[in-house]
Amino acid sequence: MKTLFKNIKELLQVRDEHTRFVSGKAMAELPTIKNAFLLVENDIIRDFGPMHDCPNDAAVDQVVHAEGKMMLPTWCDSHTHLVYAGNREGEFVDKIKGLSYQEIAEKGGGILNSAKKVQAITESELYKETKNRLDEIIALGTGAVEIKSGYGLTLEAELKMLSVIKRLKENYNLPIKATFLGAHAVPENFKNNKEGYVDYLISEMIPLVAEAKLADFVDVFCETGYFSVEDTHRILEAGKKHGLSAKIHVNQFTAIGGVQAGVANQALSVDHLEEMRDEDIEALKNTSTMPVALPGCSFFLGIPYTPGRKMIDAGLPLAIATDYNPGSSPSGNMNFVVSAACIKMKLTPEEAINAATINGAYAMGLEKQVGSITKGKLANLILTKPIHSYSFIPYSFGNNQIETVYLNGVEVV
Ligand SMILES: N=CN[C@@H](CCC(=O)O)C(=O)O
Ligand SMILES: [Zn+2]
Repeated sequence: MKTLFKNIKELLQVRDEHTRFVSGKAMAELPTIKNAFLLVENDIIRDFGPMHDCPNDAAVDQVVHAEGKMMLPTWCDSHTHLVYAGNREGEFVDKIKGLSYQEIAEKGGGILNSAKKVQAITESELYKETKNRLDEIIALGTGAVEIKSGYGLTLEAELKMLSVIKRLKENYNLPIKATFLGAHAVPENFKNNKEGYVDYLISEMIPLVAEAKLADFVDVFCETGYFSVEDTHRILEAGKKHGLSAKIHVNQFTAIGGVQAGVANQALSVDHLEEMRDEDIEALKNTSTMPVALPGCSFFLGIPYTPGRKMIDAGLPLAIATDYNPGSSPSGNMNFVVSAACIKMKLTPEEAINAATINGAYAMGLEKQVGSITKGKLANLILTKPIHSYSFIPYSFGNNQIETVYLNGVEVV
């Protein structure tokens, strides 16, 4: 099956296969072709270029006329907690009335509140809830996603969450990566015995999860009141021993050395980074660890935004993701994340689109499959409505400029 897209007003993010991610000044460059064609063969991008090189209609099965529209790779959302049960609107109201994230957690809300709900629900109910969220984000242009466990906090409930992710991998036609986040919070039954829980994670849970091939990555919430830098080192080393590379939560509320722990353990990404010291920025230079900002969380909790401008000016790469979860970012809308990165973190549209595509793909180890318009990559594509320029996507925040989403060359929305 061959599909030819013709007269695309502008084809964005065209790259050769050697681009792993972009950093510093290179983030300001978004390679594009105006008045372009793109040829998809089955599920793969076969060819693209200016219209004067366009193949003949007779050589293809289907022609899509894209006059006035932009085409770009689907968003790569490298940090989500898509598997959860119910919601936490009650805490939302508490927050409006002035309670902080930490105060809500101390009152029995927060991660432990979601853990109770996940422990109580059946796997098939949990699958149904999660599937709805996945359908929702695909419709918003996401074509590759990372999903974490971490709202189970018992072996049984963590396996339930990971099994849901496994079923999504089997039933959906987009790249999905699973992350084991048993170290999200200390569960009730280990209250006042965090060491005991970390030992249990290392000796029981990580080996079992890895053996069952239920996770691609291991994660830790390295934060004051949750898991220390020392705990983080121990858990990441255990993950590495069992073939799980690291993607970790660091510097959300306090900077305690989590970035350095991630870099020392060759983490694929360090995520959140709302509180960044100069030494944290230094530690990320010339490493293969991708910093990931989550502006939806900053927006929702009213905490600082990751200093993305400063980090890019210092030569670092940056990815952006939704952090879709019930407590700190109940939205999986990457279009909003791209807008917020521009409006609040002062990224240019080019930088924000790079952060949400090629760099997001790298932050999931998927840079060879998705994240750019590259021959041989998956035909996971966004076709916009007719718009004046690509800057209109972040500019028109809260609106949806997407007309059609293609996964593996097939129209799904
Ligand atoms: N910070 C840790 N974990 C989630 C939020 C968890 C929750 O509040 O349910 C996050 O990435 O923001
Ligand atoms: Zn998170």
